[in-house]
Amino acid sequence: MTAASPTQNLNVTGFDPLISPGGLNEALPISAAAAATVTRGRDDIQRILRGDDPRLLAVVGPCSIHDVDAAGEYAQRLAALAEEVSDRLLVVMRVYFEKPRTTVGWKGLINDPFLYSDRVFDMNTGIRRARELLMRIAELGLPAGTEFLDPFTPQYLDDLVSWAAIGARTTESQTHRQMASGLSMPVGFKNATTGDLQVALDAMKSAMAPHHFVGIDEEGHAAVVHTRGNAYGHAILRGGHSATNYAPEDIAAAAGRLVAAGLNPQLMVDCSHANSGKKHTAQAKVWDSVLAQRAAGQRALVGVMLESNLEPGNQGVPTGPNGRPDASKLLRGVSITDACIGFEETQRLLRAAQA
Ligand SMILES: O=C[C@H](O)[C@H](O)COP(=O)(O)O
Ligand SMILES: C=C(OP(=O)(O)O)C(=O)O
Repeated sequence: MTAASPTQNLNVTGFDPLISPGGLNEALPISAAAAATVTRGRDDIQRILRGDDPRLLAVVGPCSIHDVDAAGEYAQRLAALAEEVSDRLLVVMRVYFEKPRTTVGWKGLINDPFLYSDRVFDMNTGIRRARELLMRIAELGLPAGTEFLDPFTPQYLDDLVSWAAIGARTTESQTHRQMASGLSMPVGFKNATTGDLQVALDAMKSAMAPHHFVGIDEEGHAAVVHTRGNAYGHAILRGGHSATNYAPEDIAAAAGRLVAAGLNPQLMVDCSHANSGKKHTAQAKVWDSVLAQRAAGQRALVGVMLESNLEPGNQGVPTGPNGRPDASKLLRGVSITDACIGFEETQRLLRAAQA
């Protein structure tokens, strides 16, 4: 690698070419059926956020996608379940390809689709697999939601996504608020890992405004991006280091803070993460509380999130005979990041939601 200047890139070890957003979209153009699902999903979510649709938005799916075949099977089962409960829930599949790590770890399918094998960090394959899977899910008629972490990723996937999240570790980041201001779908902002909700409120205000920032265009060229602002930001309560934040008094306090800040009091509760102490077996308690609060008339609660997979729990990546992590020994349908509830429990919880 030739450095442009002797004082530049001293800690960069290389650059590899990445397909452009336009190149990927041309290879995998959105189908009419997929576009219809995305548009309907976004419209339905916007209606829920405006209070024009009484259903509860339920973002349900794996903590992370590492096996697209298992994710496709999950999507098929979830699509049937979504149809069954569609009079009371709008089910959106959680399809997370980018993982924000507390320190280091596997950063998701886009970053490293071959899971520590010799073929590491093949992001051209990762982004293609992500787009293929989103297309497959949309063609089932099931809307998808994802966390956008790398600010360039939306250019590759945004057209196939109906709902987006900005995570607890990035809600305070100006880069992510700017990105959210240009996203084509409603965006949920998590409270901080400390439990601080103010960062989500600030993010909603920031993302509502137009921004001008450095990004990439369709051709993958560096560009100045100009955005309109996103009117459909909302807060996600995921608990914090020392406390959960889904109890009736937490919801009332959060809704009050949104109103005081001049924002619409719409809240989603994340049943996982700090609200469950990362124990998948504790997600049902949070889910039940959300349903009970809605039944008691708490209409600020418009959304809920579950981390769910084909099978319950999670697993580490086993080590092969050469001492390296060996993804071929993974159990199918089990999370390799946070523990998830299994599909049977998912069915039971979703079916328990009242109209
Ligand atoms: O949802 C996933 C994790 O909670 C998040 O990526 C942080 O994970 P980590 O603390 O294991 O890095
Ligand atoms: C990383 C996630 O959550 P949080 O940002 O709340 O930690 C997630 O939902 O995958």
